[in-house]
Amino acid sequence: MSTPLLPHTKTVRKVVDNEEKVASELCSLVQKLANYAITERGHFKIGLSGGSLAKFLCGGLPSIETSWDKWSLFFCDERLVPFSDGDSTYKLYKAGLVGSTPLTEEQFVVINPELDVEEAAKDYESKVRNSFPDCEWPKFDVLLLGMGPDGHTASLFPDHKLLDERSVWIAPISDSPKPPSCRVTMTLPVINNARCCIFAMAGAGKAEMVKRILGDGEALPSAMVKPVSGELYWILDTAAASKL
Ligand SMILES: O=C1O[C@H](COP(=O)(O)O)[C@@H](O)[C@H](O)[C@H]1O
Repeated sequence: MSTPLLPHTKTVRKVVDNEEKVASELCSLVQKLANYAITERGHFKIGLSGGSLAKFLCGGLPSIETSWDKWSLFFCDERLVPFSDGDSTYKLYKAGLVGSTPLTEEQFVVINPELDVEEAAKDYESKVRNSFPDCEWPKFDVLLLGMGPDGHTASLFPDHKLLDERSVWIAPISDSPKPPSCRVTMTLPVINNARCCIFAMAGAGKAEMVKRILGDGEALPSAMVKPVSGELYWILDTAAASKL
């Protein structure tokens, strides 16, 4: 067994100059983690988020060097809209990564937007379970997370009952405060069982919430991400870190 890339249960905060450097820092970290996972376990299982994170990844991942055929890509959350809709997170990644990298559509484990939200969550959970057989909770190699201006992450919103969900891997939400209202999301036990969680964000618009979470330690959803035996990264630009 080779030496682990990084010691477990550690939090790393990295502040870089600007949005471009957030993207390059994030993509180079993903490359290291992917290649380590592939060497150790033969595959790489990554969870993606939407919003600004998709822009960072679609810009930077096409330049990394990795065994792309060993990747499986999941979604930390997804909006229940057709794949042709501008709100679909899968649409962003398909447009940004299929064609510009050797990744194929089949490597993405997607929700079925034709189902109602309860059924879509169950269907997506069964797809995730197929990739993680015989375990109580799945162990993703990396979950990439964004943070909304209200402190939400994935589709886990402040004061929402889903923050208390401890029985299912994937939950439906039909009253998302941020449109679209119907989504599916990984639950906190799944997120916190990952080998590594990475938040990446840029811009002054994130600064107040970054301060409330990393500075003041307020109990908001993004602050509840604490991998139990994994690593936690916050990659910020100077604008996002300006109130720390
Ligand atoms: O709605 C969502 O928002 C968050 C944050 O997005 P951002 O554009 O403010 O970075 C995102 O992480 C999540 O996946 C998405 O569904």
